[in-house]
Amino acid sequence: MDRIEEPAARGAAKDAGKGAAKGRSLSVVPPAEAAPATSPAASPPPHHRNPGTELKPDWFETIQVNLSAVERRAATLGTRRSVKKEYQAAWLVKALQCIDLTTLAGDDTPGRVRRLCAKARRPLREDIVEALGLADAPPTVGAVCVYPTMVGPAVKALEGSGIPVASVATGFPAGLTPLPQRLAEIRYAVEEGAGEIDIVINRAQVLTQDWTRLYDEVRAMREACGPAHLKAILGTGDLKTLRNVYKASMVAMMAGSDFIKTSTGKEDVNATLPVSLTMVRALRDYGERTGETIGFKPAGGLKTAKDALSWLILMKEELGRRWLEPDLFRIGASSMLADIERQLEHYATGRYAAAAHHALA
Ligand SMILES: O=C[C@H](O)COP(=O)(O)O
Repeated sequence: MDRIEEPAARGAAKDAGKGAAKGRSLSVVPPAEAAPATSPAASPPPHHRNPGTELKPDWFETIQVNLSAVERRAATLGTRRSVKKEYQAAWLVKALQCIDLTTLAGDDTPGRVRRLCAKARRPLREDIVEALGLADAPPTVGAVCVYPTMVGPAVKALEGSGIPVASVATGFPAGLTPLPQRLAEIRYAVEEGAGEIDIVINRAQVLTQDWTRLYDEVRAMREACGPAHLKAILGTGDLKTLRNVYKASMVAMMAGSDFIKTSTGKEDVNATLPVSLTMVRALRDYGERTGETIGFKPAGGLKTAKDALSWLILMKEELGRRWLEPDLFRIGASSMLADIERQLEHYATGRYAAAAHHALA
């Protein structure tokens, strides 16, 4: 495609808020198409790696992005849809299963990482899990995301849980250290046991439209990842235009990224719906050309259950139900889980506990 326009309403999520039960049913397993399945057992196996393609500038060079159409579409996503009651609970459990529970702070310690991992294993209080009818298969988060030197403690703390450890790498967050060091950092994190590597691209290469260098670097990073999945952080707040966001998304996927991710959480502007819409359209276009399914990860500044619902609706509307599973969708967040837990507690008990009663995260 060479233009991003507002599509005709697809109605894919129209079903989301309909027919919610009047009485409080505490099972959050809703009718088939109404909301995402919530049992971890329902998650499909991890999708195969994206082999990438050669660099094909003709797939993106003439792209035009209609900014007002993108903004209009993004604005209506949150308003046209309302997800109520037990459907909302099911969507929130799904969001929780897609969270990359993150700590990326200068004062991270192994102790903090271990506490985060305990929360990743049991993100919801036991009484809430029981009230939701999920005691047989309590949900866990999608992954724990940390700095490379914290991978070791995280891997140890998550042993036997099946929860992967994701490591940022390549001079996060700026990505401006020399390439050999960036590649060595990836190899270090993989050796420590990271199953997923969140690399940052060099934004200067986008701003100077140096697609060959960007492609070659991400290719080399993918090589360095070995079996670990590669998520490419575009740092979209630095990229100036949505056309650049589209182009950088395409080059990252051509170079073999398994996921494209919006932001580091450290830019002035992080995940937004218009940027995310542009990226998922690129992802869809890439899929139509190659048959590959690529994952998407919005990250940075996402804090509320409402944010989670907005992005789940975006995925379902634009890409379909398949992109509501953690192998193709993650939310990178250091402080969203507490609000999701709070909303689920309210659903289950009819009241809110004080925020201090929920573990931070
Ligand atoms: O990759 C994840 C982000 O760094 C998280 O950003 P956040 O701290 O704003 O949630």
